[in-house]
Amino acid sequence: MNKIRIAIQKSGRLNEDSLRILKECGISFDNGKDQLKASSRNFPMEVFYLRNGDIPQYLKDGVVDVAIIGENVLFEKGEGIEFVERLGFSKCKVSMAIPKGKSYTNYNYFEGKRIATSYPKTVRTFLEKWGIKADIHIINGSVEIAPNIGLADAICDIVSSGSTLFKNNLEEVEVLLKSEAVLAVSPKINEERSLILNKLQFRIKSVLQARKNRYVLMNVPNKSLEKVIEILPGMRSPTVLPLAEKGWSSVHTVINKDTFWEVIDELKAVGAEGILVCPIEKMVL
Ligand SMILES: Nc1ncnc2c1ncn2[C@@H]1O[C@H](COP(=O)(O)OP(=O)(O)OP(=O)(O)O)[C@@H](O)[C@H]1O
Ligand SMILES: O=P(O)(O)OC[C@H]1O[C@H](OP(=O)(O)OP(=O)(O)O)[C@H](O)[C@@H]1O
Ligand SMILES: [Mg+2]
Repeated sequence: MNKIRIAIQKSGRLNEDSLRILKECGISFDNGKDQLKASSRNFPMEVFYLRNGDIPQYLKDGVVDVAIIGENVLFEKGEGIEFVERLGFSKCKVSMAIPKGKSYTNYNYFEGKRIATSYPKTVRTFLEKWGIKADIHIINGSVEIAPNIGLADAICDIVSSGSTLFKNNLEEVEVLLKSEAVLAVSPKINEERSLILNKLQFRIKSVLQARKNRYVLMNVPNKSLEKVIEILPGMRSPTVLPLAEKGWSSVHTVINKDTFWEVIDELKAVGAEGILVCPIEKMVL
């Protein structure tokens, strides 16, 4: 039987969340500690554990059909590879940074400078956009140290919390791109495996929707029902069930976790009580 071949990072920042999302999709397989390839027991899928930086080439060659990879790496090395889903984890930026205290007004700062980076194409694209000429020094890790050891005047690297820049006395001055983990697809995927991809995407969407929402139950005096229903931004309209106690109802609905606290405050203000909030495992729209 045909199986979809998915690449995920063997170890590193993307590994754990990539494994988690596939497991939450109900797909079981071995975790790659001792092997570089695992077959799922309950879904037509083979998992390849690879270096993140090598994955774009595997996608281009059609050695794997899909991959979980950072958008930043796709931009850098994955020309012509599309992604079909943003996965909501490993959010970061690829930014230019310079030593703290230097005066910076705009990109002209980089004219004639030495820039250390692991993302040469991303930097080149930025420099070419503004017609700036600079020297790009490619290094594979610990890029932030380069200005301190006299190797470069500026760097371009991943920024998340900003603490690595801070510790190295650097300041972010330009954000070249924003990134998160995505589900990328090989341009060579065949029709049969595209059908398996559709199934995988359907499951991923249900998991991501569920993560964004909470199931909420509350008791509401009937006289407040109309106001409560007005406040609730449910999937369709909330479920309202009578309580054993006369004059009261139980209201059930789904609320986006980002607007959740504001909505709860409003609900309490109009008389909702005993509010329960539960995680949702899957949400099929
Ligand atoms: N500090 C961070 N915060 C959030 N996401 C990050 C951070 N650092 C890296 N990432 C994201 O995770 C991806 C993998 O980063 P990681 O450092 O684990 O691997 P790598 O060393 O770039 O790759 P390889 O697997 O080839 O060794 C990056 O491409 C980026 O998308
Ligand atoms: O803004 P921050 O939250 O400090 O994150 C940014 C740092 O995280 C990544 O390094 P990582 O820890 O993955 O080490 P690596 O260079 O060995 O990949 C990246 O290369 C930055 O150095
Ligand atoms: Mg890293």
